[in-house]
Amino acid sequence: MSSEPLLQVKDVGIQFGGLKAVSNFNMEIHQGELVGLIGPNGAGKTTSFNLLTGVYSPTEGDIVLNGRRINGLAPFQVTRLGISRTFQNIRLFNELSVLDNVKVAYHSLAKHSVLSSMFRFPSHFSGEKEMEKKAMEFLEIFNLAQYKDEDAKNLAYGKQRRLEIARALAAGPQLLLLDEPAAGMNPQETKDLMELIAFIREKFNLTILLIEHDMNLVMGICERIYVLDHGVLLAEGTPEEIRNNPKVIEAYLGEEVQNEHAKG
Ligand SMILES: Nc1ncnc2c1ncn2[C@@H]1O[C@H](COP(=O)(O)OP(=O)(O)OP(=O)(O)O)[C@@H](O)[C@H]1O
Repeated sequence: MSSEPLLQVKDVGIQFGGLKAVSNFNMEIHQGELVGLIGPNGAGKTTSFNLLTGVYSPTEGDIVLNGRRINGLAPFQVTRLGISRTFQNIRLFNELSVLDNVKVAYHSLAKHSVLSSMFRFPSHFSGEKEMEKKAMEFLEIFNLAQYKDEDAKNLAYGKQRRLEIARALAAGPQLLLLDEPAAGMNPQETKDLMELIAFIREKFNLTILLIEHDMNLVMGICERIYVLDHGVLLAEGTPEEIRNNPKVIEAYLGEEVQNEHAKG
């Protein structure tokens, strides 16, 4: 493990009116780690992602990426610095093709200038071609290449989730944030997704932080887990430590296990 963490969250908090959605949150993630963020509904997990990606600016504390303070930056700036994400409620461009949904990620980072696009200079064409080639590579990895011309809205739910991850990856992140990637997936799709997450981490040398209620997925692939409850960090540790932590069982895992039984 390198000495300097890729991401440092230092005493971060945010308040909405009278509600402290997150307070005194501390987290360190090192390059290459796969880390889980869990907790009951309303615990502050998505709010934490919104803080990390510039959607919200913390009212307390600092967020540091690669040694650089990033709080207060706009989401597109945070993306350029190396953090990209997916959303709990899928946010694709429904009317665009599957291929264009991935190409959109490149457009925000594209090297060729707006001027060359307007006047269709040769550099525009080579840029566009290069983009298309790269976007297709992502679609191949995510087993979506055959749907490239379909409107995103016509994809089955599990495929839409995969497309969202492909788009987030196309932005070339160092740190990928996945907000409930297995939500709504059946057990086989979840198992395939776990393999895919492990695969892309290796292939793209990624660091991944994921929010997930599916405990098989979290415990199965994460090396460390942070647990939030009512906006406060309740515990941090290996899956084994978290599974056996009485505070976590009381606040969260007991409930999740009951839900699993109810489903089964
Ligand atoms: N923009 C906002 N304005 C006011 N309150 C907010 C805002 N965003 C989040 N909250 C509140 O902050 C708290 C934490 O919400 P958050 O969505 O982060 O929880 P979560 O852990 O992601 O929950 P879930 O598992 O249900 O997605 C909730 O009480 C929520 O209502």
